[in-house]
Amino acid sequence: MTILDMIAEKLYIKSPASKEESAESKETDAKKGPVFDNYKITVVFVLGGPGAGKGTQCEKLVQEFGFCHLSAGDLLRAEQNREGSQYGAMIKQYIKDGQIVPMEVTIKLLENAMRATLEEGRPDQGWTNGQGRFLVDGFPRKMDQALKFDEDVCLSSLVLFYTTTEEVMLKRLLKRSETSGREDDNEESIKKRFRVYKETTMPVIEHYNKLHKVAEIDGSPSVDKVYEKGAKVVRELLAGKLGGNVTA
Ligand SMILES: Nc1ncnc2c1ncn2[C@@H]1O[C@H](COP(=O)(O)OP(=O)(O)OP(=O)(O)O)[C@@H](O)[C@H]1O
Ligand SMILES: O=c1ccn([C@@H]2O[C@H](COP(=O)(O)O)[C@@H](O)[C@H]2O)c(=O)[nH]1
Repeated sequence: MTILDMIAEKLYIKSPASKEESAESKETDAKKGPVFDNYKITVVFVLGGPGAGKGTQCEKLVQEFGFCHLSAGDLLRAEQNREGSQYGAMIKQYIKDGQIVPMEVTIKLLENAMRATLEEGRPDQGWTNGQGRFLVDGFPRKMDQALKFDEDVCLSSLVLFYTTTEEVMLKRLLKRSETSGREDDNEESIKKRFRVYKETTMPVIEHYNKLHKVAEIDGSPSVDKVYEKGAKVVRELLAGKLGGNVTA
């Protein structure tokens, strides 16, 4: 049994035993489609380098638009610290090395969190009649995650892509390290995260660029200035007026 099979079994993901079964289940999966209907559920991915300001901007977007903010990194850290988790040690090592945790784990955590939020219901705007809106922060970081999530969980509507220089990001993260308690907010881990971002996450941005779903936002100015630009894009998206890539 491989580590991915073990993960799949523990998280209740079907792990095909034979080629025949695999072909069958692929056929069934293809017929099933995504778990959530993108006509009702709006998924906005939030990407950018480590320290670009994704989490900071998400917090503000939640307040204005009533999004549910799901940070993939936070979900992984919670799973890492969950008593009895079989994956705690594995997640810890991946995060320390700035590597991407196998997608089965992250996608299942996201799907579970989305389902729980929808079942719980929310009083905010955008949450009536089975509708919902999610900001998925720091995800997808790798092509396999992007394809799998769009196909099996929910087709995403937009990528908010915050950009700034490595110099700015490093400075912000070292400052954040004074209080964050994050094991990857140190110079060695940060450098590794920068490399993974360039090599593994940039192709994801390219993928969504080709699909005309990217809003690129300069994340260098003040938090409020950056927010204005992101909020304008989101306003247009929710009003059904957004068409194509945007640079703000
Ligand atoms: N526009 C900004 N100007 C100055 N500081 C900022 C700005 N945006 C965020 N920060 C600060 O930079 C640090 C990193 O921001 P944040 O945690 O939002 O980044 P992130 O992209 O979510 O990072 P990570 O991917 O590592 O989780 C925080 O301490 C935050 O307060
Ligand atoms: O889809 C994902 C998202 C994150 N990770 C791991 O978590 C850390 C921290 O992520 P933040 O978004 O900065 O909180 C990241 O470096 C990865 O190691 C992941 O594996 N998959």
